[in-house]
Amino acid sequence: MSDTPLLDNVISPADLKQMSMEELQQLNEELRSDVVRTVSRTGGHLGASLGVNELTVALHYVFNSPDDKIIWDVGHQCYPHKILTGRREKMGTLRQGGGLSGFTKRTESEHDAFGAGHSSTSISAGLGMAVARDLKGADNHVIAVIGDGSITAGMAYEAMNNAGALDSRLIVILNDNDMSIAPPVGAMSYYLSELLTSTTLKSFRHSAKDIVNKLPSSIAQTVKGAESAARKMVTGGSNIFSDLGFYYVGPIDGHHLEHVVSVLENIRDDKDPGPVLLHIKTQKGHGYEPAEKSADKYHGVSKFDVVTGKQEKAKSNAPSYTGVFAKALIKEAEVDDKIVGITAAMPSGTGLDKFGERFPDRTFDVGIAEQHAVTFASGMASEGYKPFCAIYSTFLQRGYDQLVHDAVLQHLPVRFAIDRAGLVGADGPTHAGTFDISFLTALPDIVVMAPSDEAELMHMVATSAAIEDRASAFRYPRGEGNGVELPEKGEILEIGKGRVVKEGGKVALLSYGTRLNEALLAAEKLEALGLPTTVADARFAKPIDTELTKQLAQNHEVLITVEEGCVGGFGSHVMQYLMNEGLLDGTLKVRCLTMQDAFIDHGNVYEQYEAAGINASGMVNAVLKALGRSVKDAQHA
Ligand SMILES: Cc1ncc(C[n+]2csc(CCOP(=O)(O)OP(=O)(O)O)c2C)c(N)n1
Ligand SMILES: CC(=O)[C@@H](O)[C@H](O)COP(=O)(O)O
Ligand SMILES: [Mg+2]
Repeated sequence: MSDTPLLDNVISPADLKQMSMEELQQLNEELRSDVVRTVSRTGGHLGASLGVNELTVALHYVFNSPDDKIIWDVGHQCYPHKILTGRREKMGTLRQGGGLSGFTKRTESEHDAFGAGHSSTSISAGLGMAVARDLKGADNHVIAVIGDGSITAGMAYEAMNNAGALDSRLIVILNDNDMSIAPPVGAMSYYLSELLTSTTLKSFRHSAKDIVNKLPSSIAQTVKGAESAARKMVTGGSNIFSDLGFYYVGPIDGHHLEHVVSVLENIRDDKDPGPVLLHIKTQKGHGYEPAEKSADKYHGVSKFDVVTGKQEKAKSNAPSYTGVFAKALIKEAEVDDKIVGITAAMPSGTGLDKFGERFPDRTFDVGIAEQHAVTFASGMASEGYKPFCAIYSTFLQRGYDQLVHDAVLQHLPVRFAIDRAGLVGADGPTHAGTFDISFLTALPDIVVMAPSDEAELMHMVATSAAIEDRASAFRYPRGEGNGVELPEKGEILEIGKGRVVKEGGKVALLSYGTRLNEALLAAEKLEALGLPTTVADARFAKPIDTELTKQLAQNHEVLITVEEGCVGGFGSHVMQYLMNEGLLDGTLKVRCLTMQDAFIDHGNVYEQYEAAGINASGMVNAVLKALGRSVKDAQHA
């Protein structure tokens, strides 16, 4: 045991190579403490990172990153990897503007072989890299690390199906901690538990023997191609992975550093072709008691006290949109037994955990399976049920074809409750809800809404519940609402009708979604500059309120649309309507405020909106610019 901290001397993975096992053990402990200490100051995805501490040390000891490609699925467990790959000094900037990303990111380090944030991409990406390597005639290793939650998603099976039929050498490590964000669900999860409990954990000697005894190279040469059955016969094992054509190794204790190192060395040195799957059993939050003992294993934490594990609570002045959605849905479901709630592995994030407590039989967590969630909801809708599919905007991207083909095209009244719409702050571009307005409003025959506050959200839940002849969607942001008074129950809104919130004269601000408050602030500033301003709440992006739009266009000199989404969204629809109706007569100045046409890096969400120019000062600036007045006027107002 060295008295001097070993981690201080690790600048790159090369610094691990000469270490003895004893030193590696010490480094492993130092690394774990470092992760806990850093995340206690920044917040972030702690539990998953702690669970792969040993695996990370072993991978960087055995393999040669960046030549060997290590791919972390989701990327939320990559903090130990970041520390060992030269980013220790910057860990204090994790998830903050200008600082390190909370996920793997190719532009951040050559050791981040593949960027992530969304789950279940690692095996596909790894197989692509492995096949590219073979085509190039190179001999580096490719290792995909995927969790038991992430391996339930369809993409993982598409990739394994492909990999099992190829002779490309790919190492998949299944990090099985029996946790997703919530406890994992579904038959695959039972299957993995069964696989772990029915098989005793193997020591490295046993695992090494398995590897050495498997397909001899000579046989391998003769059974190239679709030889999964042959592989299974030779290895003798049979489980879903070996049936798919992988050499299954394990399960082994993923916290036994020496075993993990030895098994990885064996896998590395084995020259047989084809994919290998190493199954390791780990514990989410391992080695930090407060995490181990908590129900969510400290999946995502705010800043916390290292000694007690107590997390900082953000001061909240108002209920969150998620919480209001859950309450509104429960209210609707109390009087309508056809309402069901569907989540894709995000029960707490979407508020469906609350709905599930009240209606356990009407709540469905389908696992990390957004595509399936949408088609499953469509099936239920076709049988007269009223499914509310609560999915984060960014994850709904996964289910877009299903949304188009299975729900909207068939006029099935699936209700999409789209959470985390707009910028999300620390998670950054992989998680920002940027595109849903555009991709939804491109479709015919769907109702697309966005509330300007929590009360409006309740109305939209009620409106969605009442729409029986087509799909509908409403989007709302991460975080708390405005603290407005909430009605006992939501009211059904007239489809395609917005509302004027404040009458002005010269300028009109037409807001879609929760920028309405900022629009009201902007209006105050503009009035102070002598520009009477009308503020309207669009409520609907599909269909847009043409009457309101026409009236705003005809009675104002400047019309600004505002939305928390990308270019090509609500504003574009307004613009197209105005153009086609001949309402752009040369005197009207229309400007569309959207997010920038760029992926916006992680950071503080208020600063992100500031940078995008979709806050009060951005609106004032846009108006002044349209009128040819100096923006400095605004600063003095
Ligand atoms: C497509 C997609 N859907 C949902 C999520 C949200 N999500 C992030 S991590 C996670 C759980 C992953 O579980 P697992 O792979 O077992 O990793 P662990 O956290 O247990 O280490 C989920 C559902 C996501 N990142 N991507
Ligand atoms: C890694 C991941 O995808 C989730 O943990 C995500 O970070 C959750 O985001 P919220 O905190 O907005 O629920
Ligand atoms: Mg897991």
